[in-house]
Amino acid sequence: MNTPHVVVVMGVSGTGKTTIGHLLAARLGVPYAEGDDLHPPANIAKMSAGTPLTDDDRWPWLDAIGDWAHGRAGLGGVVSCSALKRSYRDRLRAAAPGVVFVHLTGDRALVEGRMSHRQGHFMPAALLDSQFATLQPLEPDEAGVAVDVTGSPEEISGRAAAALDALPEPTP
Ligand SMILES: Nc1ncnc2c1ncn2[C@@H]1O[C@H](COP(=O)(O)OP(=O)(O)OP(=O)(O)O)[C@@H](O)[C@H]1O
Ligand SMILES: O=C(O)[C@H](O)[C@@H](O)[C@H](O)[C@H](O)CO
Repeated sequence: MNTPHVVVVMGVSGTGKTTIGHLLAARLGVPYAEGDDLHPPANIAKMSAGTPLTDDDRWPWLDAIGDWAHGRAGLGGVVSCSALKRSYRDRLRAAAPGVVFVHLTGDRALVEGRMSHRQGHFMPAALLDSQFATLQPLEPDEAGVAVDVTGSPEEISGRAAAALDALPEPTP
């Protein structure tokens, strides 16, 4: 691979996007951006109160993530974003055409267990039902890989890096 990938680490809340995203960025030698930091404050307030976001809540957030990804085109970068629906990923691809996705996949019990041990995060585990209900996995025509989240963060980020390495060159 010559052109560095711009990677969106996607998946439901608690799958490890932040944890794996940091490690993957370090492996690839590119910057990491935390998608949660790009939410409008109203979205954080809504999720903290246990209310799922709507599409209209998510568009401005997706656009902020798309802007960041666009700015890293040709340079490489990793950003976390749940990117649960195909239409959200279409929006990101429209902003940053070469973007590739790493979908972190795990069953509900595993994810809920990890979330229940997490301290000081605004996202309540009660929102997991709506996260899984909203999730539309990557389709065959979408550039990206699915990576299972069993095992240690080092193992998962290693699997993600290897899977990305096997992808064809990104088209800018
Ligand atoms: N492979 C792993 N093994 C054990 N614990 C993990 C692993 N990956 C992540 N965790 C832990 O699980 C919790 C959720 O991980 P993390 O915050 O990275 O997920 P996230 O997808 O970014 O969540 P959110 O979307 O809600 O911000 C954290 O407490 C994290 O330390
Ligand atoms: O799309 C959404 O419902 C949300 O934006 C969330 O998924 C969060 O950003 C994050 O995953 C929680 O920390």
